[in-house]
Amino acid sequence: MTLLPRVLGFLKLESPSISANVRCFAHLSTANVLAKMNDSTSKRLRVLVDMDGVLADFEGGFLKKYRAKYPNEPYINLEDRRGFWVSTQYGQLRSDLCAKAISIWESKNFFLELDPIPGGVEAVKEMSKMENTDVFICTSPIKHYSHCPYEKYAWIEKHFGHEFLEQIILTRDKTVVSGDILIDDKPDILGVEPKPSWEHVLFLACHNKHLLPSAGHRSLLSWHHDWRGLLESKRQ
Ligand SMILES: Cc1cn([C@H]2C[C@H](OP(=O)(O)O)[C@@H](CO)O2)c(=O)[nH]c1=O
Ligand SMILES: [Mg+2]
Repeated sequence: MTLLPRVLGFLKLESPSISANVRCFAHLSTANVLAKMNDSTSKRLRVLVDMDGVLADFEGGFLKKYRAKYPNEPYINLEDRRGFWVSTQYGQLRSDLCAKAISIWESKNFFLELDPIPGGVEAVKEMSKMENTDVFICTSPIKHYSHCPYEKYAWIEKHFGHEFLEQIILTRDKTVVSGDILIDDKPDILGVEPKPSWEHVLFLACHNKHLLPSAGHRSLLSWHHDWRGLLESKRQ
């Protein structure tokens, strides 16, 4: 460990309290010293925030565009939505409506033109400025990739600014992403990792509100509820 004397010397010069810390860790390797000192001064929280249904109003945007494109077809009011997949419920209403529903989110500008969910952009901006907090937007693109991945980036840039593009995680499998908390409206988040590192907090949406008492998750009812308390609970 040729680096250790240099690190210790530097720390001793820099601060008496740091050099006291260093004495406690004198038996450890350089890497361990630095890791421990980091632990003793800060516990960073990594927050993963889902996009559709949490920051961007997928359900509202879908219904508006579906009704405009198919004005004579039956539709499902948001109060009557059940189940995560819109196309499944439309398919149950009438089998050909499944493909009609899919045609809406596969269209150009669908993802780009989604309205923000009230309070979401402000909350994420605020949490990204909090001390010891890293925020990522963790979102799954649809497999029809002509528009969706580009439009998700463009939506983030439009609502959060260019710098926030650094915070995007685009993945079809959120279980392989590490974090302390994942705020997401999908009730079952499954993938190859059976024990994801994050706690899934279910964000209330029209399709999941009837599940809340039995879902076995903590939940966040809206961005006007206590998301700050939720984050604090994960720091302890
Ligand atoms: C097809 C479909 C997709 N989506 C969203 C979820 C994913 O985004 P997100 O991971 O940001 O919630 C994305 C791809 O499935 O579209 C719905 O919310 N409901 C649907 O019925
Ligand atoms: Mg979602």
